[in-house]
Amino acid sequence: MSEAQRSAQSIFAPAQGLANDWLEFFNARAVQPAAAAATEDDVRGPGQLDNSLHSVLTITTMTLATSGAKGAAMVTLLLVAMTVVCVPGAQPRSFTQTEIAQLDRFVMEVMRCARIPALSLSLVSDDDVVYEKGYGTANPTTRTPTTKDTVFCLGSFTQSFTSVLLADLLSRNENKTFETPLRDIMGSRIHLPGHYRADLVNLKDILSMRTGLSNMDIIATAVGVNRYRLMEQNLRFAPEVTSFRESYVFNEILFSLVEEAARALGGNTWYRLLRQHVFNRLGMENVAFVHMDAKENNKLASPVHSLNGKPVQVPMDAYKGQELVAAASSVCASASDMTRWMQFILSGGKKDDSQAKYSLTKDPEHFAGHLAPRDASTTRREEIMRVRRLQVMRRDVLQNTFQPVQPRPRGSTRLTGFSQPDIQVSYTRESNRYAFVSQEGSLPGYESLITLLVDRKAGVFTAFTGDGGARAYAAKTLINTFALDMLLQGNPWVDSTSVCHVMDTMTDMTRRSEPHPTRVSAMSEPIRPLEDYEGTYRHYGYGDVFIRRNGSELHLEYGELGRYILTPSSRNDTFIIQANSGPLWYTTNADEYRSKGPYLAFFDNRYNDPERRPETVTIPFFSSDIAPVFSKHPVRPVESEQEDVECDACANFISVPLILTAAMSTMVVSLRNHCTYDDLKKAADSILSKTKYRPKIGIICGSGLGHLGELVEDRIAIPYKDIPIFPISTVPGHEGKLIIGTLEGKAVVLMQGRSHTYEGYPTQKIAVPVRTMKLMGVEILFVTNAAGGINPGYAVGDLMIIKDHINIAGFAGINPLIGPNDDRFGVRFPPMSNAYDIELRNLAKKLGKEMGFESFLREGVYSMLVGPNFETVSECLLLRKLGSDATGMSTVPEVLTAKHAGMRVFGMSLITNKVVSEYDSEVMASHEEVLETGKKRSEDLQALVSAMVKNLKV
Ligand SMILES: O=P(O)(O)O[C@H]1O[C@H](CO)[C@@H](O)[C@H]1O
Ligand code: HPA
Repeated sequence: MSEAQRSAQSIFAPAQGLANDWLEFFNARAVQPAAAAATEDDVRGPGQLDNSLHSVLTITTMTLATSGAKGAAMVTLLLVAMTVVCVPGAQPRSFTQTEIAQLDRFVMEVMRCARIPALSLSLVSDDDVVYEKGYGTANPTTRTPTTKDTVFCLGSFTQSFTSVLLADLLSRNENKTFETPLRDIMGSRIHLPGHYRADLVNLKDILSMRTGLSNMDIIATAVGVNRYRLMEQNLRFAPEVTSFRESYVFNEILFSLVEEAARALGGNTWYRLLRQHVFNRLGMENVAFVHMDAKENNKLASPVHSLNGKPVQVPMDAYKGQELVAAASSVCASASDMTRWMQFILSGGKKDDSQAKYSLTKDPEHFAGHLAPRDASTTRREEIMRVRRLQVMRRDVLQNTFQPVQPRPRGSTRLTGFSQPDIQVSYTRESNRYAFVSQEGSLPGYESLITLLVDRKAGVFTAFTGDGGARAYAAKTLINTFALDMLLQGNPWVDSTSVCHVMDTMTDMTRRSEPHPTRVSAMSEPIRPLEDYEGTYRHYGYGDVFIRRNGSELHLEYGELGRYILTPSSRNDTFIIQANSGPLWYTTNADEYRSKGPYLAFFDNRYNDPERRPETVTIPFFSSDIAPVFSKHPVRPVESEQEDVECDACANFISVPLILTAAMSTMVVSLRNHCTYDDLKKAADSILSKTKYRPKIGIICGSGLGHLGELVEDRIAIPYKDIPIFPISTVPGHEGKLIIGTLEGKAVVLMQGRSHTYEGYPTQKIAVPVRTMKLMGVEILFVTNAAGGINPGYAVGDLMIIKDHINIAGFAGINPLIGPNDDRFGVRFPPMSNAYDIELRNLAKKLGKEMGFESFLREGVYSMLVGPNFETVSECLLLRKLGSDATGMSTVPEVLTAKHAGMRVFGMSLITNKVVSEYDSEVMASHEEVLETGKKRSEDLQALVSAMVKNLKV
């Protein structure tokens, strides 16, 4: 050992000894390391460790600072990313005996320090199996050694199988994709909270966890809720953590919907389809499902957890509840199965079939597309024809599962990759060198991690039994990292002499990054009699918890399995929860869980009055994000209604019922009113295909102001009714034609007439023409309107350059940008402080002056009310107080949409009438007057707009 190695090693404290019970597990270990000993030079050592570890830990710290509870997973991913990219130009290959010994030693050292009873490993390179091995004892009772065929339950890794199954099912179905709304696949109503979600949610949203709904998985483990009840009753009350499609929010319970979708697409249960379409095809022979047949599988490694430092077997009954989240977490498989899976993924849908013998006559499907042209010499070999690589799934089908939800910003230091994971294996990162795919899984008693370097066709799979948590993350990460480095002939920066110390460091760092547990200590007496806490407490999403006194103890019951004792604590009305019996003991008792601090239940009453009995109980450990509050007198949350009317994504007319209550305003809009980017692009392309012009200037003409269209030369006019996604104008004075040609020599696209919210269009629909213009290439938008003059200094016929607007409609929740944000148009939160471009306003003033318009050219603030009624006197007075100079019923949605999409905007109002601002006035506003003024004064407006167009440098 070199001096550098020695000193680097001394940085770390010695590994801790193992408790006797755990040693027993290891004594029963059947598989010993390969005999060949490694030389000192083979052991890559702490010499390199120092620098690499330093950089890893620096990044780790950064990650933890920003990542919160998901820290451990990110550490894992970053570590793998860090280490696998440092291998320059190495070639995958098989291992020498020395290397095998080195790897074995490393794995067993990790097992020793992480107290892992059974572990399986599989390595694949260039589609070939490099190494498959089991270590330790799979079953301490029968002392069965672990082999490559020992079965481990994989937890969340199941999602990868589900994604591939769905890709395959969808490829057999012409009209359905990952983006088809689920309700169009399942043909039934989906009940989810929030506007739009139920209408829009698709497989991609659920698989990539972008629904924004809180994870209610506890339901699956504890309550005897069946799928029907879950879908009909509970899910609609799932708490919302973020808005729909805003960011990654871990949620597995929604995979119950995915299972139903698979059934609808494949006509069979999810698990049968999975066997049929994936496992059987790949020859994954040892697969079992944790809640069904795993316990009868004699190859299953016993799940083990530690309780008070001793290994305890997790009873298989504990997994009963996995049924509801089966598609997310129930598959168990062996390392040899996972070798096949890795080969399948890395080869783009092929299976290694070199060992199999098929008959051409009996198994023709095995040879489809694989046979050389037949001639006399091939016929004799047909009976034993071997096809080494068999394409079992089309490459493009498989690739669908790797499509990222959103492209990640290049060079971004933000970890958006983790909050917007890819569908299939959840996390894909483009490293400097290799595309990197990784997914880990955990269930009580089981851990797994798969890491694939897709470009290098190299992959490693590790699964083991034992405690989860930070140490398990570190253990599986380090094994995969080490194995990949070896496989690619890199320099592993950690070896068997240092790995335990590294693991300790990583574990500590992860734990430190986790929220600090609340400090409470157990007390013998609560502050009030136990009877005061008794009762049934309800949550509409989670169901009921029952609190009962049992002798001197207080018990909490939740569903079929959840039986907990509540111990009074040093904090008033706060109890420590511990599972007392039954298969769910691990949820609060196991060492891994307890290390996070005591699990608490907080009782409270709405008056915060110690004299009154508690009415609610909050149980944070039921959820990883929003602590559910169960109440004795629950208030049913307001549900957002979904429209029953079936109408197309871009239907032309949809009613907008508006429910306003004192507490909240709820706009009931079917999100199918939202046109997708693709719909809009299609419309834009189709319009452009009809003209040679590529306008950069767009103009929207207000009431009675459409004559500007007549000045457009060499024009074509397309009625809105011929552009299927456009809303049709229904108001007199709005022709409803899209005109394309030139104005003052500049290519323009001009809307002769617009649509308004008061016509019954959801305001999102008003955005459609503007977005279409954007996709046609428009950069500057002119909006004109007829407006009532509020400013007492204004006269009928004045022209008002719009300086700014007040979105009164927006105050009532009417805004075209409401709903999922498509980043291709613009950002979620667009600024509006320079809504009306200052340069364009200055240009208008300059030109207006030159044209002699000074006496009637104004600049002021426009406010939009929805209409269709004209304002009351009091409303006019209010608008005046707010700073409005003119008012109308349009323009603002268009401007918001244009600014969101990055366009420059110029707005101008023709003051067609003066608003009525005296209570005893007999004057009445009318649309006739509006149109009449338009007729008289629109020429000036047209002249000014034309002059501006002429002067623009586009
Ligand atoms: O805003 P534009 O479409 O110009 O029309 C204005 O005139 C109509 C009322 O007379 C309303 O539609 C109002 O918004
Ligand atoms: N009020 C609202 N909208 C209008 C008016 C008005 O007075 N005139 C033209 N559009």
